[in-house]
Amino acid sequence: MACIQKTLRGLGVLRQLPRESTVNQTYCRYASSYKYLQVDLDKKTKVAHLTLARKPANSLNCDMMKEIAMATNELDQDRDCKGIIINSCVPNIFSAGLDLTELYQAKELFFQDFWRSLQAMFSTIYGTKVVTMAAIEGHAPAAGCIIALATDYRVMSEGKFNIGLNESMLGIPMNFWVKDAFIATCGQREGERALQLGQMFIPSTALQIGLVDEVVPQELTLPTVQKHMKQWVKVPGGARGLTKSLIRQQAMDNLKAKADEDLLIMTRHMLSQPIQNTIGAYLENMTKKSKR
Ligand SMILES: CCCCCCCCCCCC/C=C/CC(=O)SCCNC(=O)CCNC(=O)[C@H](O)C(C)(C)COP(=O)(O)OP(=O)(O)OC[C@H]1O[C@@H](n2cnc3c(N)ncnc32)[C@H](O)[C@@H]1OP(=O)(O)O
Repeated sequence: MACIQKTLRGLGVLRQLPRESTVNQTYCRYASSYKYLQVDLDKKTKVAHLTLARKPANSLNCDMMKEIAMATNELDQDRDCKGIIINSCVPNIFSAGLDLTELYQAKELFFQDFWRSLQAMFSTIYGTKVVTMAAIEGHAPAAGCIIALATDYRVMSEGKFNIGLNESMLGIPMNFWVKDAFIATCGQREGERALQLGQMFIPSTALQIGLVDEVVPQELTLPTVQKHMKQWVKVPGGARGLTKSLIRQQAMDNLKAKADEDLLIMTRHMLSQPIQNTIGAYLENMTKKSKR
């Protein structure tokens, strides 16, 4: 925990977190605290469901990313929480990635806040000592895939869904901590191929390359995650949590040490005219598509 708090402080996010939870000690103690999330902790099983709830596509705006970091941090500190399941209440979409409407023509100060919120969201999920799992019941492109990559176990639904990091295809270079998380999960060879090509994967291929751990029918996705979670939280938390930190510490330290550099590089890229043009064209296509 101290490690997450240090990182969040380094990323300039902790000061935005509430000092203490102001909500009641009830079954759903977190439920009313967030605008874009439902957070329910079952004190009996000690498992929380953190449900992404920003219709129509769970695109990640700056406030939603802050909320995800806050909720994860709060659960991480809660002695009654041993596991967090991240899922979505939007049918067929886990998350559509970053909210492109906020990135388009963003002012520099706003972009900096946005990017720090993305760094914080990732590092809070990646660095928590509690078990984290993703129930991916639909599309998970780009930053949607990043949320899943930050967890300990991923189950995806069968179907015509895509998951992956398509930035190269959009003319945007990958950044170091996303690349590291992908390679840590899928290995160097798959990383070299998938990230250079900006490949998106259907569930069965995502399973083959190790991007997800299991693919099941959609209605079994959440129950399958819940089944695995039940097993994982039985492992003594102290030893498991320390082992997890041991494995992830280096990546956490790297992100903390190079967060400012990442921000500088991404600000330069993302606010550049060519990339802004790409985002503008992408948004126009999405609007045309949904009008059809
Ligand atoms: C282009 C800039 C990329 C920046 C890259 C930076 C790279 C740095 C390194 C990596 C760090 C992490 C960065 C990640 C980058 C991103 O996350 S960029 C976002 C990438 N996301 C996508 O490419 C997905 C776009 N969306 C879709 O492909 C589809 O919407 C879907 C497959 C998710 C769902 O399809 P469908 O069910 O048919 O729904 P739609 O009608 O398409 O969408 C419904 C509704 O949602 C709006 N919407 C969808 N995605 C976004 C989004 N990302 N941002 C904002 N809004 C989105 C869409 O416009 C529709 O709105 P209306 O109903 O028309 O109002």
